[in-house]
Amino acid sequence: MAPILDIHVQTTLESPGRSFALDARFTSTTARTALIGASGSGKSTVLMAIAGLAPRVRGHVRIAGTTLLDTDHAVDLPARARRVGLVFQDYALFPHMTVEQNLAFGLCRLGQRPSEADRVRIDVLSRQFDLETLRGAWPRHLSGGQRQRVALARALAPQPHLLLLDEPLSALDTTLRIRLRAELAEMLERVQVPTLLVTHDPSDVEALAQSVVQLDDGAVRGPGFTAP
Ligand SMILES: Nc1ncnc2c1ncn2[C@@H]1O[C@H](COP(=O)(O)OP(=O)(O)OP(=O)(O)O)[C@@H](O)[C@H]1O
Repeated sequence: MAPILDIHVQTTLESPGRSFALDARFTSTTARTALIGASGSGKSTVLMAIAGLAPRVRGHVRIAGTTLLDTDHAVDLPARARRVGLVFQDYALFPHMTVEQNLAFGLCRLGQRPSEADRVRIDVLSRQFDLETLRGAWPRHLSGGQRQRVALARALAPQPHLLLLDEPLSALDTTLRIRLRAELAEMLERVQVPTLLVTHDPSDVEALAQSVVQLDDGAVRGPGFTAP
């Protein structure tokens, strides 16, 4: 059976006087994988490369047997066609859009109104993520936990094949982080979408991931471990 994640991404980031070479290769057979490593080791760049948002990436990205990138065979799907959901540390909700509009954003083509099917999907997600009473609310009026639920629901709206979470809990204070970690674990269990999670926090790894990949200066070191 194909691994859930089969990744080899190579790119060089360059700015005047500085360059960073990424050459990260790993596979994972678990539904939820943590990507760890020191600050600057290339974790976010790996996520961007998988999502199709990093420049000049070579290598391959296969998710449960589906190829998103294979530069040896001239396959390089654009970001929108990759069906990868992204959630950032600050959740990156659109401040000028209501909760419902944020959810619709991932579904509709730019400038188009949601179709009937989109509306049904938004209804389902609003129920699933307990957002029904918040559909008309603005992001600035939401709590940290509510924002996290909107960001996850928005990322999952187009039914992605893969969810990428970039330090989704690190902006929160300790009390909220503990509560939201438990909620996130429960949500990930429920939605059953393969997930790659960047984190610095061993408690996140323990609660949210079943295997670990460690990056060191742009490369994967060692085989990582798979939780029993
Ligand atoms: N345009 C660029 N030119 C040169 N180097 C860059 C450029 N953009 C990013 N980098 C460098 O690439 C490296 C990897 O960055 P990345 O954000 O992927 O690291 P990270 O592991 O996610 O870090 P953190 O944990 O601090 O978020 C860093 O050393 C960063 O300074």
